[in-house]
Amino acid sequence: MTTAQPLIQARGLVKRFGDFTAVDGIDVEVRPGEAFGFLGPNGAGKSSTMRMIGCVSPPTAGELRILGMDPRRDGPAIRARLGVCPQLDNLDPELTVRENLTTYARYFGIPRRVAAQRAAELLDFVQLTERAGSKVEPLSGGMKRRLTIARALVNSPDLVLLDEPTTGLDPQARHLVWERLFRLKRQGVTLVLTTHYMDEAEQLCDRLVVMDGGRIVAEGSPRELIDRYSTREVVELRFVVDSQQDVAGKLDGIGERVEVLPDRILLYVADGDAAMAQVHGRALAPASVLVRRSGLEDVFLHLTGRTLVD
Ligand SMILES: Nc1ncnc2c1ncn2[C@@H]1O[C@H](COP(=O)(O)OP(=O)(O)OP(=O)(O)O)[C@@H](O)[C@H]1O
Repeated sequence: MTTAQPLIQARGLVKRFGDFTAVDGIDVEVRPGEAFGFLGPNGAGKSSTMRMIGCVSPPTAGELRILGMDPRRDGPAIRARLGVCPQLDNLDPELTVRENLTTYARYFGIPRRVAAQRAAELLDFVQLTERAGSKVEPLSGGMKRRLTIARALVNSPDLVLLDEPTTGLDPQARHLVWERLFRLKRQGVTLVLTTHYMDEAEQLCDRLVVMDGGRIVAEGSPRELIDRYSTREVVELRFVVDSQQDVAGKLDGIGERVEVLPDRILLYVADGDAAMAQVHGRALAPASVLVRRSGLEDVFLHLTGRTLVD
């Protein structure tokens, strides 16, 4: 197997704002063609990292190479080959949907005819052809996000950065955006994204890092992380009590680990049915029971002691 030159290489990367350290010495490597995720709660340092990678915020310390170049010196050359979809849509409300693409293309020196054709292809790709002539303002949140993604692709970038591409969208709009990202990935486009949505990250990302408090607390493929930090199955129990904590002690010794959340108790076990037999053997009668496979949310809870709920 050949190891291609990484598109992103960070060593000991740091971002400070005054005395506050938002990114605290992280090492990251992103390879061509992969979908790479930064996962973490609000304030973990994901956006700060993305902004350094996007060459809009200089690193305070550490080494960073994007497409083999140094953002401190080669920012414009790097940006020309990046596609960026920022957390907040910054489309031009004065322009039509199509013009948002063609005008952006001009920043990259793309000739008018080529830009027009590229815009048409991209509008088709994000399913906005019918809205090409409309202004941006009346578009739904999901449409705006899709247009922002299309705009990020105008310069046929080597690397696409997406900061929370589906946050704030309703489930259907989220699905549409996510489906487009899958398609890009299948086309071999390298994607780097941040997200709160564990289920999406689990399906889309080849590799990811979990960030907390500016540091990377785990790294691997979704499968590796789940195998390493969780059990095969999880039993979610809800009891009708003042506090789930009142019952938690009675579950000691069932499975590998017990997590007590405000509204439920999670039993980390190899076999959910066997665990339930033990629960019933202790004369406990939960009001609801759900046995499911472990996911990234469980990894996250184990690593940070917190759930990643919006
Ligand atoms: N320009 C800034 N000045 C001061 N502090 C900042 C600045 N930008 C970010 N921070 C702080 O750095 C920390 C990390 O922020 P960052 O936006 O990178 O986190 P995040 O993981 O992307 O979270 P979110 O999902 O909320 O964007 C936060 O505590 C934030 O308040």
